[in-house]
Amino acid sequence: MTVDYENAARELTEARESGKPCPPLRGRLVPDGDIDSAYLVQQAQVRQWLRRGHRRVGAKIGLTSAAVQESLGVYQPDFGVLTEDTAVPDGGEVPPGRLLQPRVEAEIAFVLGADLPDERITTADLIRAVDHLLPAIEIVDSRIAGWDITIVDTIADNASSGLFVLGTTPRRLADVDLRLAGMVLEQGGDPVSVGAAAACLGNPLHALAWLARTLARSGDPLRAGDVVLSGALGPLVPVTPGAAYEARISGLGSVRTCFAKEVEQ
Ligand SMILES: O=C(O)C/C=C/C(=O)C(=O)O
Repeated sequence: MTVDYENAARELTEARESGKPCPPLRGRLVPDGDIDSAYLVQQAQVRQWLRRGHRRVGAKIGLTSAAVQESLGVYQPDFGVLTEDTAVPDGGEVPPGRLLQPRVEAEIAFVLGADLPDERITTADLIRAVDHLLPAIEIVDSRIAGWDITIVDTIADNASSGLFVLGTTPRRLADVDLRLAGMVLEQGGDPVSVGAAAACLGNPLHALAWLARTLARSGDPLRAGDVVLSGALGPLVPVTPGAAYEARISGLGSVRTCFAKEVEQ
């Protein structure tokens, strides 16, 4: 069976909105396992959201750390689109029923001060383009039942993007040792995920460079004002309903969120 990208996108949106996960899409993409086809499904979904009046505010990079790749059996980075309705204020509560099977992870957010239209970007170009950094919690979620995903399932499902929370104290890139920054993610005060920024492709700037080049090549480049989530700095943690999470990243400060008791797993 082949896949109609718009219908596959609608299936994922329906799962997102009904709270009922759908079966994996793999095996329905042509050719089987084709990453470009999976991004076409993702783009069809994003078009549906934009038609409904949502606003693109940036992008997330995923699958950048060995711990996450290992846990999902997926071994290359991917990306998804962030829209304004998926932003949660620092310290804010995720309302019940908003997500299907949430997991939390700590990340670094890059906020860009310049467009990045050229795929031949250098590290110096990238450093100039980053306006500031923020600590972030990404709440990933899969619309695919049981997180039974391959790379094409997660790409089609907007890289399993759910919600994101940004800290509120901006830091300059020059003031942070991006490779060595340590991270601890706590649940109710207990560490549940620890890591370092180097876990993200060796340096989160490498992840940003990968995305900048990939999107420049696609003709839909990163732009000034975009928020880019780097990818996880440590293992993903399944959400416990009613729990509070705080991520602290050295040099970047902290960011927190909590979940209503009734969140369904
Ligand atoms: O891509 C997935 O399905 C899971 C999400 C992973 C990340 O967002 C990440 O590795 O940072």
